[in-house]
Amino acid sequence: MQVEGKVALVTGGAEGLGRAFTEALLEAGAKVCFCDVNTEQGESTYTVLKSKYGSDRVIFQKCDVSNQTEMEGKSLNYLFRCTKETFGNIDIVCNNAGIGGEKPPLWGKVVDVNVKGCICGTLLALDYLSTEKGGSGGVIVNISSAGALNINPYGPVYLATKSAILSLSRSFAQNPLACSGGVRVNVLCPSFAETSLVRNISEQNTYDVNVARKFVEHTPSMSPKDVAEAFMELVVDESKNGAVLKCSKEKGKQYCTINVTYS
Ligand SMILES: NC(=O)C1=CN([C@@H]2O[C@H](COP(=O)(O)OP(=O)(O)OC[C@H]3O[C@@H](n4cnc5c(N)ncnc54)[C@H](O)[C@@H]3O)[C@@H](O)[C@H]2O)C=CC1
Ligand SMILES: CCC(=O)/C=C/C=C\C[C@@H](O)/C=C/C=C/C=C\[C@@H](O)CCCC(=O)O
Repeated sequence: MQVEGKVALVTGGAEGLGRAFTEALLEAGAKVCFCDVNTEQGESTYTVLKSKYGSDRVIFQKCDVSNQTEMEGKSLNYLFRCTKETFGNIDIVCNNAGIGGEKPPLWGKVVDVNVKGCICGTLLALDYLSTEKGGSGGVIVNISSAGALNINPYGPVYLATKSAILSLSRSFAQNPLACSGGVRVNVLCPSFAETSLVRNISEQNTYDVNVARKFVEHTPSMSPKDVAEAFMELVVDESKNGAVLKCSKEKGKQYCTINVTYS
């Protein structure tokens, strides 16, 4: 895919990986709408990106991806509509927004944001991108985790949500709606990257914060820019559909095949 001139939508773009994805897309010549629940950080990031890339190429919208209805303010439905009205089309969608949280009542919000937000964003993307619905085709990249390729006794809810994103994306990639509409669906599984999510690991979002912190300390972390390089490969390479791309500091990018072995 030639990214120059294309239109992208990124959720959770105010900081961390989502900001890196947004900047990589802008750097490649795309127009980008990014959303975030954190208005202050979103506006701050928007100011920086607007001055670097121009107000005609980047917009920020406050949006909580777990908000499924228009009544509650800026929903994902509103975000997609606004992006299309502003830029005329949508070609690339990155469902990135995600949070951690294991203890009640936090875990319900984690499922709402990470799973429902990604499902809603994927369904809307299929609606807006599919050539069978007036779109131009394109690509959806959903953000799972390297952790979803393993187990983590200390973050079972979070990893359940990341595993759900993995299965959702691989399944939609073979779904008639996507295939007949020229839409590719890929999933990125980053290992640790230097972001707030990792820096703010607490008792609230893991069953043993000391074990979690030790694991992070002993696992070399990527920069968000490293992760964005893997993200852009899934966007640009039109041979990639249903791809599961793991990226880590130690081993770089690795495409994964997922088989179930029977004992
Ligand atoms: N940092 C890491 O090591 C890894 C991160 N990931 C995934 O990457 C994605 C981004 O994570 P990070 O950049 O590390 O986190 P982060 O916490 O640094 O950034 C997440 C962004 O999403 C926004 N956000 C949170 N809830 C939202 C909601 N309901 N609606 C809209 N925006 C919302 C936050 O305000 C923030 O700007 C997440 O899905 C996470 O699970 C996956 C593997 C590794
Ligand atoms: C508990 C959720 C939370 O609040 C903090 C999450 C922190 C980072 C995001 C997480 O998605 C990162 C996971 C990284 C895992 C890294 C390595 C292994 O667990 C996977 C190894 C799988 C493989 O190499 O095959």
